[in-house]
Amino acid sequence: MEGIDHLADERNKAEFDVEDMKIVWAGSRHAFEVSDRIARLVASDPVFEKSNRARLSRKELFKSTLRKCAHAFKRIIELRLNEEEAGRLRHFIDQPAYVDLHWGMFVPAIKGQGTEEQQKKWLSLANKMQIIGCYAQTELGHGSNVQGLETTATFDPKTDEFVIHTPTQTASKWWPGGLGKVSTHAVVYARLITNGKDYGIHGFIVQLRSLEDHSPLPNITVGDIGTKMGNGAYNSMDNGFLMFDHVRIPRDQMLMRLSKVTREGEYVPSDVPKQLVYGTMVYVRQTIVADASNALSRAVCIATRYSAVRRQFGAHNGGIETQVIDYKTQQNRLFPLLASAYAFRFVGEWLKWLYTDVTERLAASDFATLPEAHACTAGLKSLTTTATADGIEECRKLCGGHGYLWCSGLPELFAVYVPACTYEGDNVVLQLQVARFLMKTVAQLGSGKVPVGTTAYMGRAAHLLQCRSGVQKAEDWLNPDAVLEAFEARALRMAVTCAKNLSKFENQEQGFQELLADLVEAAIAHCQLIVVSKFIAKLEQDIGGKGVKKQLNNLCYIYALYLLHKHLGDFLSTNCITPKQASLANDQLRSLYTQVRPNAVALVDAFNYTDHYLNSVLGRYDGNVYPKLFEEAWKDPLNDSVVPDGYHEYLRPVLKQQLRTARL
Ligand SMILES: CC/C=C\C/C=C\C/C=C\C/C=C\C=C\C(=O)SCCNC(=O)CCNC(=O)[C@H](O)C(C)(C)COP(=O)(O)OP(=O)(O)OC[C@H]1O[C@@H](n2cnc3c(N)ncnc32)[C@H](O)[C@@H]1OP(=O)(O)O
Ligand SMILES: Cc1cc2nc3c(=O)[nH]c(=O)nc-3n(C[C@H](O)[C@H](O)[C@H](O)COP(=O)(O)OP(=O)(O)OC[C@H]3O[C@@H](n4cnc5c(N)ncnc54)[C@H](O)[C@@H]3O)c2cc1C
Repeated sequence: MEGIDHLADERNKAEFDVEDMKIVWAGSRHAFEVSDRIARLVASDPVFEKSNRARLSRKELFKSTLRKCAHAFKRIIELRLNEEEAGRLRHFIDQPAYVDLHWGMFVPAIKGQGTEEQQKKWLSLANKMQIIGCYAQTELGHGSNVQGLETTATFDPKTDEFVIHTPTQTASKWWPGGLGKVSTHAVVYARLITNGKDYGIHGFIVQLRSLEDHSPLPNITVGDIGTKMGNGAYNSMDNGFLMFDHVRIPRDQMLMRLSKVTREGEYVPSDVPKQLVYGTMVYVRQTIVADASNALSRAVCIATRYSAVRRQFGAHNGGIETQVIDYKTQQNRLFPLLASAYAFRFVGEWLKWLYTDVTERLAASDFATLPEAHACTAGLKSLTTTATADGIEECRKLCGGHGYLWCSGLPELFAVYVPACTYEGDNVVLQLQVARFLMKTVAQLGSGKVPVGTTAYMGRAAHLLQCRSGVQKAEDWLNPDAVLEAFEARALRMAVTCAKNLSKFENQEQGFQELLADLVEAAIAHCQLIVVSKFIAKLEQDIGGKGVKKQLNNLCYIYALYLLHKHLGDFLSTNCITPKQASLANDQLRSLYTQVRPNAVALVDAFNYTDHYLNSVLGRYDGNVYPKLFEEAWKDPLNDSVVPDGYHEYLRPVLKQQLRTARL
């Protein structure tokens, strides 16, 4: 059966040009060509083989990760890959590693918070990987509460140095990726103390290990925090702990682009918002949103192909059974996830634009859009990672029993992905940041300050607080204005209700704490509106290719109407729609599922994933699932011998009742 495309019939049904959709998914023809070339390069290189990593011990896995990283670096140099190509190479190698933190956080922290001089010195070393860095912020006792970090950096004017110290056990750095066994340096976040005064959290570059023999420098205790969830999975990463015992660093290793300490020990505050010290987190949250569509689309690709291969029930007179993808229940679970993958792709593109825009404004000392950028990156990071983690797990269930096998690719994908709901900010804590932003915006309504950007809809409060949806028939739910109005009215009404309830409290902070759960729901409603509106905006762009726009249109309204159905309580209780309109939305949703069905396999083909990247027997391009499941089973170490190890010691005595005889 090798060489046969078991999904050929599915592919022949497609009503659009997959090659054109590949370009839309990638973002541009150039991006597609780079991704395609690099994905094939990785897939064809035996060093990047990953099919056996669940069977490796932690030490073997870690060593093989070091090998892959070193080989990748060698290939980047040999092939003279540029930054974009090198990034794609790391992406397709698909193994969490210290390099993610080096390139993803250490380098951006220095770029964002270092002076020009500091950038020149440290980036030239980091870019050549002559030093390897990590981002050491979280402590054993404090993660979400950054202001509560305990590590101190006390200026000593006698020697012109900072003394970095871990005063308590809870002050130990705990979690930074790459710290445990690899990093030679770290950007350490600590409380800056000078002239006896605490000036809060600042970043410092600290060398941790010798560049000669890799041993920890004096007065530094460092190690790995231990095995994490799942076989293989995130265990290729050396998340670490770190303690300092009065470690001295030169004054110029404080990242001083924002605020400074002079030779005399005077603290010179920043003339820009102090929150810019959190800038690296804003940057990374934006990249995490872009990455959500990768992880979700991967799971959806596996579940969609397998749902087309898998057949259950429905056979008459010995005929073939029904493909499980034809069951409406399967479609109702799968197609919204397919639509979400596309939705997150486009909101990720938009967020990248927003981030670039705010960065340019900050460079020109325009800080006006910083709060919105913070709210959008925090809220969308939270929304997309929660939906993606849940979506991967749903895809596992969509694949029935075989989804639970490691070789389906889904258990490992879930275990690698699910911490995204926690790192770079716990998802609830982040939505509360959005809620604070919304409460401020609502409070300013009527003050003459016109809300802009993603809160512009709040400026139409007079209409949105009293409007009723005009939907009269199912097709009306394909009208972008009808959909947007319903989502805007729901988001605004939920925010305004929270604000009204808050105003009943004398102490606003106490009220905020009391209403936390409602505030999170209001924030989620606002973020869902952003995703829906950016998908609709994408449809307004000039999108070419046979049938492509039609498919995107279907997916956009599946995304929106599925959310409407899922959060029906919100829409009904805020009187944005009637039960009859909700029912019409469901009718429309079912009709959209029918339209997507013949295109489903082609829509996941458009992700252009290689079998190497998917690493899934169920998601194979050719759909040749069953023989490959057997092949994988035979490879399992338990099948190395017919009679298992331990038979003579522990099985035979039971079977022969020798244990019972001995006791009697
Ligand atoms: C291979 C994978 C591919 C792609 C992904 C790439 C990389 C990721 C890969 C792997 C992940 C590995 C690494 C993970 C790393 C980490 O986890 S690093 C640690 C991250 N830690 C956090 O995120 C901590 C979360 N906590 C916070 O961010 C803050 O403490 C807070 C919750 C926001 C609260 O801040 P604070 O205590 O200061 O309190 P407030 O009083 O609420 O805020 C004060 C004002 O500041 C504004 N604010 C807060 N944060 C920001 C910000 N980031 N930017 C701008 N402004 C900010 C806030 O709105 C308040 O404003 P005000 O109301 O006007 O006063
Ligand atoms: C795989 C992984 C990699 C990581 N990599 C790094 C790294 O490279 N560098 C680094 O510095 N850190 C890293 N971290 C740490 C990560 O950033 C923190 O774990 C994260 O910020 C959450 O903080 P926490 O662990 O303190 O959670 P906690 O804040 O203790 O959360 C526990 C619970 O309390 C709730 N909660 C907390 N505060 C509030 C509140 N104000 N209101 C309501 N509920 C609240 C949360 O919702 C959650 O349910 C990593 C973590 C993981 C899991």
